[in-house]
Amino acid sequence: MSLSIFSAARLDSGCFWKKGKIAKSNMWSDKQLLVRASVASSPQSLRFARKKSEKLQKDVRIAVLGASGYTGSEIVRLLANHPYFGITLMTADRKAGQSLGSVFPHLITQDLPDMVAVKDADFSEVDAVFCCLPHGTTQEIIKGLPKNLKIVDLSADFRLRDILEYEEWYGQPHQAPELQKEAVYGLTEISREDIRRARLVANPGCYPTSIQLPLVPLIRANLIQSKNIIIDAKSGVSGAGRGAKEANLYTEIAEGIHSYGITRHRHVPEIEQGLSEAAQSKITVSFTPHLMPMSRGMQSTIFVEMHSGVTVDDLYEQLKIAYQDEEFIALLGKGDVPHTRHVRGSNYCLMNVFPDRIPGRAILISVIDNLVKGASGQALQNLNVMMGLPEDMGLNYLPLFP
Ligand SMILES: NC(=O)C1=CN([C@@H]2O[C@H](COP(=O)(O)OP(=O)(O)OC[C@H]3O[C@@H](n4cnc5c(N)ncnc54)[C@H](OP(=O)(O)O)[C@@H]3O)[C@@H](O)[C@H]2O)C=CC1
Ligand SMILES: CC(=O)N[C@@H](CCC(=O)OP(=O)(O)O)C(=O)O
Repeated sequence: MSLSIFSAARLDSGCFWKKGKIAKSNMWSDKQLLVRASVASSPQSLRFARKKSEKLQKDVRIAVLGASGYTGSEIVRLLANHPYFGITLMTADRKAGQSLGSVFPHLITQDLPDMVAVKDADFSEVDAVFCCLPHGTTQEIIKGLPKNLKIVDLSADFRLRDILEYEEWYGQPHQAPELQKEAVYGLTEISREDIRRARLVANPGCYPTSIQLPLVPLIRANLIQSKNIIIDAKSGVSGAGRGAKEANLYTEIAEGIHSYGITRHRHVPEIEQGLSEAAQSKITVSFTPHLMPMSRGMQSTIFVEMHSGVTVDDLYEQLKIAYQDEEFIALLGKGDVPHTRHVRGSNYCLMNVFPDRIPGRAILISVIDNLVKGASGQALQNLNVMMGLPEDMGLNYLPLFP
């Protein structure tokens, strides 16, 4: 469904947009249906009314490719709260033919189609796609999709503008160079205007999201030096996906941490691409990721050198200016430390900046939930932007704490 038809349809039904926020007129009339049902009748009729109201409201038909994985199922969880996006198609590979509720019992209450193999998927009842598949396979699959679909791809396949760099870091030639030219890199707060016009958005990786959000405004404002940026990052295990791997067994992960991908993690070129664009000159970084014994969460601790005469207060003020109107980015009070446990299950990024003991240096800390702001939440934020909807639709989840 094109946006203009979509908007017109919603206008017909009585809702309208005002200053980027939704103004409620009779758009929640189906919610009134729910209230009537709850006053007058049994839990069954309430359940029926709820399903009916969902079907009435959900105008944009969504396919989730890879719904049986962690990011795919997280999209499904978030969409349960979205007033306009309704799922009409879900795919899986090994789990094709199964219901999502049988694969993820926490989603059993949702009224969803069974998952099918991608080769059997019918896209005729689909307007937009969240593609939550492994890199490598994704390019081939997206290449074969109808060209009218809006797509947010969560894999790394369309993130690197230079396909030779893709080949170098991902170990195989790019299979869809024409689509790569069309793709827009979707770090929402940084590239919102380009995302608005995009058909295919490459959703950023989780590490690059947590790293670019604090660094880009400071680099753009020329407050920090482009050399000697050192990034120490830590991820929860869900970052590695749900597929069974020996390295991700409980015994290999619990009661300790370890670094991996030292100097050669495939997010290096993605991080450097974003920072170099912000600086308009080549930036190279030292990046070391670590695996933490937790399911979700990501922290990036970033050591930077300030330009001569710049203070940590200047960095703080610049971040404040950059993000003061951003719903999902929160700069903490001076001296307060961001915790991953304070963003769990939410689309928020918390950040702060601290003076180092070494004069002229500063330490940035940012935290996100790798599955939400680092993947599915940002993907939904991007599709909202692509559809001209308020960016926070379906994303108003406060963090789950404790
Ligand atoms: N996990 C995270 O925190 C983040 C992940 N990403 C990226 O998002 C994508 C999905 O990640 P995640 O959800 O964690 O991965 P999972 O391993 O949890 O899920 C992968 C999904 O893809 C399906 N699949 C696997 N191989 C194929 C194939 N050859 N053809 C069709 N479908 C296939 C799987 O189906 P089945 O289970 O039925 O076999 C499953 O639904 C990846 O590219 C990942 O790098 C990006 C940011 C963060
Ligand atoms: C803990 C863990 O293994 N994390 C993954 C990154 C997850 C992610 O963002 O990967 P994509 O670039 O594929 O989207 C890794 O280090 O490869």
